[in-house]
Amino acid sequence: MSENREINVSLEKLRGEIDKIDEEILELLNKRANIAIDIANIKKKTNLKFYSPERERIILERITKLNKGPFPNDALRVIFREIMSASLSLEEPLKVAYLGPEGTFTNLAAMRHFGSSAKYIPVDSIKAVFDETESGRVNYGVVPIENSNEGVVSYTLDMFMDYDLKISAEILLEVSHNLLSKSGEREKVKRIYSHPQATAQCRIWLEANMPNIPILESTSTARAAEIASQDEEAAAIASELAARIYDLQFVERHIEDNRNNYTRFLIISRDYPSKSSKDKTSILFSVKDRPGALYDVLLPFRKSKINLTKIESRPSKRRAWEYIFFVDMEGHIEDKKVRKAVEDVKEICLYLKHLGSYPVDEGIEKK
Ligand SMILES: O=C(O)C(=O)C[C@]1(C(=O)O)C=C[C@@H](O)C=C1
Repeated sequence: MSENREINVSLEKLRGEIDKIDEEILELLNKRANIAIDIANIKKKTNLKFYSPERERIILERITKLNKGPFPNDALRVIFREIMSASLSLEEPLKVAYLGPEGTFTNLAAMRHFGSSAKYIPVDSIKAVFDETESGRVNYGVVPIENSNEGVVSYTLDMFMDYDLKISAEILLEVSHNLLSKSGEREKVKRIYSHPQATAQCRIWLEANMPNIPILESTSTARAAEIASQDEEAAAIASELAARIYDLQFVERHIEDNRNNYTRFLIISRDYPSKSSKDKTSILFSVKDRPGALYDVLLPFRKSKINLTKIESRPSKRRAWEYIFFVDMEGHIEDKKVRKAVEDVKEICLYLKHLGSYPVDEGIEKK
């Protein structure tokens, strides 16, 4: 047998093995889908929500812990998210509103979390995401809450004062910016469009590589990509998703100055999820304007040894100099010590709202 023929025979044999495995995977996927349909029917009868972020976290954690490789955990997460997304859509696709337009980082975060079987509705403001979710026109809303370099999105925090919506889950997304244009040729770029936050995150790269090119402001990175798709001399700083949607080429990938650039998004809904394997709880409260008030309010957390992971304050907008505090802590409200601390805090402050207890997203594993 010639060497070539030998190679062909072993290729054929291995591909035959893969075909057999694919058939088994297919059969198992359908077996799993039928069970998911049974679960959906039970949930329907008992008025439970189909989507269970806490169960999804448990599944992803279990699968990635079981994995012995060589298949990478990041890919497993994407695949299992898609499987669960498809299971949900067998009942009825979830409707998810997000801060648009199509191709924004919020769009990317929403797709990362809900998979490609959900129905996505871009809206043009953070308030509109809250409105759509509150009215029930969508099941869930996705909004940005903070960026590791730029800080908190105070507008989103303010919305929680006005709406009675809850946090169902969080999404931690590593934000990477790209310079995109129709041709992908750097010499053709005469102007660059982007959202000021994205421009700020790429300042050093832009100064070093595009020193005399004017930078123009757009309402979002996705809008910048849309402009670049209609103007041969324009480039946009935007996401990989925007490149795909607006059919743009990469002039340069990863132009952000700080590679550790994360944005956290929240999934809002009208109900609370149950406990998962690792949760956090968010509350907001206001205190009397007197010395030591905040110190007193934080004492119950110290007593119960609850780790606070974030504290933010915002003017209440109701009375001058009255402040609202937003606090994130480790644990779920169903945990005895979390419930007790929150109840104790509630007694001391003027007003307290439990925004949600939801699964922690640790983001994609660092390689
Ligand atoms: O376990 C459930 O509650 C299911 O509905 C099944 C399932 C899955 O496919 O595993 C589907 C969607 C939920 O968001 C979580 C899990």
